[in-house]
Amino acid sequence: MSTPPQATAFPTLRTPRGPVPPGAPRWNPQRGSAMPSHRYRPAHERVEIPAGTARRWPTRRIDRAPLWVPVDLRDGNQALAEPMDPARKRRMFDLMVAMGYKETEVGYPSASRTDFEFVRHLADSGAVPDDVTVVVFTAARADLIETTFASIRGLPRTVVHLYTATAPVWRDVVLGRDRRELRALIEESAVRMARLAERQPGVRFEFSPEVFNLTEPDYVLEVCNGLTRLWDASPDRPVIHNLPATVEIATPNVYADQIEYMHRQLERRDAVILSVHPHNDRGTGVACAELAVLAGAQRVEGCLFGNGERTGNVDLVTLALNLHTQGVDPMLDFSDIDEIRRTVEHCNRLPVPGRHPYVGDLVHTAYSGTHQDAIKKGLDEHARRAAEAGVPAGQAPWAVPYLPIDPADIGRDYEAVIRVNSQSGKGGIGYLLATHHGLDLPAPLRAEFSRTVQRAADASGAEVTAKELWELFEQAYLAPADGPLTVTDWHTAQTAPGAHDFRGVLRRDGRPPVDLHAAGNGPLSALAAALAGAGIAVDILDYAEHATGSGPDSPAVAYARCRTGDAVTWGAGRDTSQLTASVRAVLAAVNRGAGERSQGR
Ligand SMILES: CC(=O)SCCNC(=O)CCNC(=O)[C@H](O)C(C)(C)COP(=O)(O)OP(=O)(O)OC[C@H]1O[C@@H](n2cnc3c(N)ncnc32)[C@H](O)[C@@H]1OP(=O)(O)O
Ligand SMILES: CC(C)C(=O)C(=O)O
Ligand SMILES: [Mg+2]
Repeated sequence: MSTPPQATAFPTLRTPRGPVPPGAPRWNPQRGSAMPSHRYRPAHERVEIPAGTARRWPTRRIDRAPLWVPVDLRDGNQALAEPMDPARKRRMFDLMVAMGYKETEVGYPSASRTDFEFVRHLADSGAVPDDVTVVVFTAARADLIETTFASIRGLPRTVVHLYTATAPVWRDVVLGRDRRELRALIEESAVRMARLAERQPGVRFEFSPEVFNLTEPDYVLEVCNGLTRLWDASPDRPVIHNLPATVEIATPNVYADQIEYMHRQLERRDAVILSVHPHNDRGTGVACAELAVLAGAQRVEGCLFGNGERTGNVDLVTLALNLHTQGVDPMLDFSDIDEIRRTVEHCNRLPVPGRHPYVGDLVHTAYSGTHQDAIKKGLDEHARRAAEAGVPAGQAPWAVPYLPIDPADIGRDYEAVIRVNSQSGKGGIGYLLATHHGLDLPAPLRAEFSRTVQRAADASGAEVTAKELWELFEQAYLAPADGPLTVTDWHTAQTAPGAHDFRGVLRRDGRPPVDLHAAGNGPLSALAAALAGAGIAVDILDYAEHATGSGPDSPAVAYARCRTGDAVTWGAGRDTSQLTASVRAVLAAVNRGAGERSQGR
């Protein structure tokens, strides 16, 4: 009789309806899983989009870049264990400028001395180019607003960004104000900002109803429209209403509906820049931002590579490169994405993971055989089409399978595109041999060699580098030219058109040397005839050769498939002389055939 499952083998699981009995299946449709999902309320129960918001966003396309606003120096910075010091802040700011961002949130000047001093540094050092606007952030408190304005004195173009949470839980629990009282607090701060701005030219205003996505839409509308009027927004001095998904709580279509509702209801629409600020709690920050742009957003706040509180702000790099790969100019420079990544990693002291879209170490890499095959064919076809059209490869339309972006567009080379392990096939192995060693193996040899590589990769469980690939190839196909059978002191001569002589000395272990001499219609047929004369019958079944590089000194490589007795084997030779390479290829095949015979294969 079999032993019943031990109740102690698994931790006791509980479902909303009680504990799972020992030995019962972990999932049971009648009982539900052990997760207490009943504790959460779906987003649509928490915030209802008013009926009649006929959606237009689902059928729209994004055909131009929104205004991007990196908030790394404020929102990203407030999420770091070690907030940026002035040097790191400056480095990040310079990166933003170099990439082409025209508006950048540079800090929360009333929050810390470092932030205040950094804004003063920007004002005093002339680090802000004429076409760049800096944004500073403040809560709705008189002292904080005063400090904020003190920080920007002398800066010619600024946005002062006021925020207050507006959602019911925040109103009730955090701020202790009802709708009317909170609106009064916001407007009191807005009046103060307007007054301070009279003494500071070039200031524009931004307002964020924090947790917009959990706030009643009619209330946000009431507050935002009130500010549009209070700040007397006009097309030449528009107000920014920034609608954050401070904590992402719903599928992206819900956010899109919320944004479209605001887009269509906001007053003085041509005097309002509708901005979004998605976070990434559900991992759909990018989708939220994209759908929000379809729904009418004109400006997107986020962080490079998605730094920010909890799971981060929306990743501005992914958003921009998503546009690029749809044929829309992101209006930013990503031509050296690795340098951008290094700078961001340095400033944030956080690594960017290997699978991060566009920039991770592995995101342009294929290990799997069929993908490698498709990529190799795609790259060859791309090069062929570019040559046919007479344009540089970097300008030709891109349609390479499995690669949504040409790695060269963002400063990556093709080195990492194909890497080999036990999941790889002949296409990828051939690609690596070609790109790293100039070898273009005949198709049947490529297939045969890939089995050797597969065995090696399976045995080690590790990746096979291009160097190791070469060593395997050398050991399997090139080295056998040196024994046990060798031919030394050989030379060939053309005795008449189409008539060749081969002379040499055959050496085999333990046997006296044998002089070889025979004729044929080419040097290799003469060699085969000479070996036959010494009792070694060799049939050359296939032969190929090519140069391994473009210069006159680059070695040639030859491949020969020979029948020696019953064995049919490939051999390869590599030498600066094409003739030597070909003779070595035949000898390697013969020795490999002898090896196979001696192993009884
Ligand atoms: C979603 C976001 O990213 S919002 C930005 C959040 N960023 C940060 O908080 C980073 C920088 N912050 C700070 O350095 C500090 O919070 C400061 C300097 C701004 C204020 O510090 P303190 O005066 O110590 O207040 P504290 O940090 O405890 O904030 C809580 C208080 O602010 C109030 N508050 C919170 N948000 C706001 C707001 N937008 N406007 C006005 N008051 C606010 C709270 O109701 C609470 O008031 P209470 O003390 O009367 O209950
Ligand atoms: C824009 C501000 C308030 C913010 O960072 C957020 O709501 O996430
Ligand atoms: Mg935020």
